[in-house]
Amino acid sequence: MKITDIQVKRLRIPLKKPFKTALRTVEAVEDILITIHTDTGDIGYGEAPPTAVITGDTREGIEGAILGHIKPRLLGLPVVELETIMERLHTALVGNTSAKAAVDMALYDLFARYHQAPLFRLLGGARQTLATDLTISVNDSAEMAEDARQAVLLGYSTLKIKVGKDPQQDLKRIKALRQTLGDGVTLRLDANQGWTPREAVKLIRQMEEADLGIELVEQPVKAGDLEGLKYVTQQVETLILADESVFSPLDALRIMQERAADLINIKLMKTGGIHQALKICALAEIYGMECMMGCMLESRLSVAAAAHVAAGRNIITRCDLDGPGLCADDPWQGGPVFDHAAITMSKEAGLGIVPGPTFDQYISQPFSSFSATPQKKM
Ligand SMILES: C[C@H](N)C(=O)N[C@H](CCC(=O)O)C(=O)O
Ligand SMILES: [Mg+2]
Repeated sequence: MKITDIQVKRLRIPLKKPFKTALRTVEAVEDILITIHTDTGDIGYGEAPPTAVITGDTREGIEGAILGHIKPRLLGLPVVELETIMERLHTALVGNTSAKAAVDMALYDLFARYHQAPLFRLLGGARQTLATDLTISVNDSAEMAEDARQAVLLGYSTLKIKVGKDPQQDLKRIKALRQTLGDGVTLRLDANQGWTPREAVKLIRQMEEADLGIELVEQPVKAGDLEGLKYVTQQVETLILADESVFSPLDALRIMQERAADLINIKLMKTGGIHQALKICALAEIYGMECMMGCMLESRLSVAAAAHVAAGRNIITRCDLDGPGLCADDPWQGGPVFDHAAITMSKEAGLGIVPGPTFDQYISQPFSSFSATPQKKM
């Protein structure tokens, strides 16, 4: 099974309602979709969201990285030599983790199809079912309480509440939410870097004193402020989860060695795909630090790739894989079943996912084209 072509398209799926965080407001998933074609006729699928405010990746950048830099290095290679291919993928250019993630997951899709196994089985096969939370966007208290109430009616027992947009309002909003929901719902908060270290400590302590039962707080402070993150982690009882502070295995290692956070949120779009995500899992096992598997605004394709990793490895004890639950439609068929909070892995080989009946209505071609001329090593 040799790689004969890599093609890029654009995928646009409206969200059920605007997604609002401390960093941005978005109304649709607008991702890059790739297909890797082989001489056996097998096709591997991959997806990357242009989350510029977190990864620095834009749609044009992802397309350019894949078609201009990665594709020329991979054409002609046998998929079964995954280790060699991964080395070529990750040395094609620095950064560009979303582009690498799309290609990486399409390669793992093909690799597992070649071995006729669902990918999560090849990654360790830890479990067949997962539970995800649902994200509640930051809005006024009444709207957040109503969104949370609706989510609980759909069967979600864990909600990830976006905070950090206006820190003065955060305590009030969380108190109102807890009052609406009662004690039976697990609440995790994601500040998306919106607090200063002092603000974070003050707010989290106030929440502890008010007995609001917060399971964890994700990325309270700026991504690059590891000292601030460590300060918050040391000053509060509540678990602190590092998200934007951890892209690579090296970032994760630093956090673990410093104990700058209690938990790590692994996202394929930050690591550059499954190959690097597995290295964070291995480090986390060594340090005994549990991980969350997270996602950006992604359709069921790339969230399924993340679900395969989460179902493969025991060290991933929490999932924030709500991309499909936020989308107004699912253009895919096959693969892991997302039934609101419940994710059930399926038996098909690879990621298990292929385009479904409504696929074409969400697809367009990129505006620009790039040469795929192989580059010479200087
Ligand atoms: C969608 C997921 N639940 C989530 O909240 N991810 C965000 C970043 C998403 C984005 O802005 O596209 C996070 O964990 O910070
Ligand atoms: Mg986050």
